[in-house]
Amino acid sequence: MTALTATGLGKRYRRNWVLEGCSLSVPPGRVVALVGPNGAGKTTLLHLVVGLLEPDAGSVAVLGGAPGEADTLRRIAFLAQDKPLYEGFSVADMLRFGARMNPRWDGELARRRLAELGIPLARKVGRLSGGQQAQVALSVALAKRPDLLVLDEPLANLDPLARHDVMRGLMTAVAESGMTVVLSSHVVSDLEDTCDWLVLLNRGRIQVAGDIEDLLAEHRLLTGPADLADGLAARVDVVDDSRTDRQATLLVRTRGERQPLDPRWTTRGVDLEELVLAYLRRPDAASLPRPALARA
Ligand SMILES: Nc1ncnc2c1ncn2[C@@H]1O[C@H](COP(=O)(O)OP(=O)(O)OP(=O)(O)O)[C@@H](O)[C@H]1O
Repeated sequence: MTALTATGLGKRYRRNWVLEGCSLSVPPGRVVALVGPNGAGKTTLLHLVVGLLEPDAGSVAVLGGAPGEADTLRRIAFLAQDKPLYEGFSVADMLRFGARMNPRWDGELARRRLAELGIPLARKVGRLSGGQQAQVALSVALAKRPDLLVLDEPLANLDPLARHDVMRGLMTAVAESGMTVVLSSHVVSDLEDTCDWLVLLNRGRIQVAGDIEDLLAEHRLLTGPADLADGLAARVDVVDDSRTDRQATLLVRTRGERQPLDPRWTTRGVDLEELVLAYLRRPDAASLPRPALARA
């Protein structure tokens, strides 16, 4: 069973399709980075996943069921972009509220986390720092003991230290529970150490989806004389291509095969940020596991 499956998923507002033909399949236990520029459709996709929106085309299945079903909803925790906290509540009030709303509630987990972080239960949420508020929201989401945790920009507006702390807390929880996590972010470098699955959304379409280790292994950055670039580009899949008069730099997808290269090319691996930026610069390039499905 997959944790998340979308098939030809689409959403429109009036006549404007903001998501189209999105197909993906995420195995359970993965930590998914949902990445894309402003307006790409990340929030829309997450809202479809958690049942806040209905698709206008295709379908989505979550934990084997439909997103809006009561049984599925009990197993999902969603942290919206605008942190769903009540500023006039104390932290303890938030926990009491969570306990009332959630049958699988683990208050002890939330209290232990907050104590470790030094966040006082008696403090009003509105008087906590942005980083502390993010930690309270995450603690509430984790205390729900979800099988799928969906976080929309959990790191927005946090300083680098708070971002690091939130991600570390999240990773500890993932290691302890084995849940599936989907989180959207603009800051790819925050995700590199923690996420193991990438979904790159661009202009409402999924451009790249798959296991990050596999994706990194099959992409290379080649640098060499500009006059050799056209010949090489005819033989390999070029994702991104930048040239000066004398030098060409090509980010290519190798698909596993090892073709002999002219020794004047130097080659190296890419990191996640380079890979994401290369695809974003070329919206027509795609790296999808099953092209037939992706076109559905
Ligand atoms: N309720 C709505 N009515 C009309 N258009 C909408 C609505 N919600 C979103 N959109 C449009 O859908 C597109 C995708 O928006 P969405 O918020 O899903 O993108 P995003 O990738 O999350 O962006 P960001 O990174 O800026 O949060 C945008 O063009 C947005 O203007």
